[in-house]
Amino acid sequence: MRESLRLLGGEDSSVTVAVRLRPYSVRELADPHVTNVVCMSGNETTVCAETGLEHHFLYDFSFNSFDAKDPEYVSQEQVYACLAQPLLVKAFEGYNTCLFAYGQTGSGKSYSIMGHGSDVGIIPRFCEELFSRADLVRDHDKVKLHVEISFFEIYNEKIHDLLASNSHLGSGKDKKVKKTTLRVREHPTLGPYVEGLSTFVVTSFDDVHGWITLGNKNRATAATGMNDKSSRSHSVFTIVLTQTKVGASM
Ligand SMILES: Nc1ncnc2c1ncn2[C@@H]1O[C@H](COP(=O)(O)OP(=O)(O)OP(=O)(O)O)[C@@H](O)[C@H]1O
Repeated sequence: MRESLRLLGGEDSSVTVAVRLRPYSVRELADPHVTNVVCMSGNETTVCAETGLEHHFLYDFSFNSFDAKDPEYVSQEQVYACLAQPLLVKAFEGYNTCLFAYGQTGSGKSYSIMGHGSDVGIIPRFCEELFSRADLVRDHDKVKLHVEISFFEIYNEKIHDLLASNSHLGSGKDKKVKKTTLRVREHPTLGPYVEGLSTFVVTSFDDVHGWITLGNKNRATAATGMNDKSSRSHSVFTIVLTQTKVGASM
């Protein structure tokens, strides 16, 4: 009998767990010693050790994006539809939702979450659909929508506002000018928050897209070209969606 380690959220769980296999990088392609030891079938991921042992893992989704020519290849659009679209639906129902990507450097977190060039990732797709759904809700349900965003980075244990006017400082030629470091505080009822973090009201996808582009440029890894294993970078993009029935006060 073969046993699989189950890492899925489960039918009754409010957590969905997915794993994604990316293609070889340029460096991996050039290295004759690199071989792919991961294969996927349905929602199962198998890792074949050099010893010949196979380790099986079950997730809610196993996304195979190794080879774009493979009929099983999973695109950015499919990843979005499986993981993020259900969260958008829940957000419009009034639930708090959260999606995060976890993995070692170069594993494909930014590619999946933000995208690369025309391979648009989860956040821009989410924002675009948010505003097209907002138009529908506004027209049909006579609901007023208010959307606010913020974007920060935790880099080497320090929090930087990626949308603040000084967020371009502290990198490149301006290394002597320090970026402001923000602090996490505990609100008695709302819980932890980043003190002094800027938030912006956005009214269209173009609006939010401009902020996303600015924030991505200001990420330390983008600004310094750093991609080393010693640096620790986590970016947090937050959207606050408030819906009010027309006629009611916000
Ligand atoms: N599914 C994919 N399809 C095509 N290319 C990908 C895929 N995932 C990642 N890549 C490419 O692999 C490289 C590393 O990916 P990415 O920068 O997203 O990793 P990361 O996990 O965000 O790394 P870091 O933690 O260092 O920021 C990039 O060049 C990216 O374009």
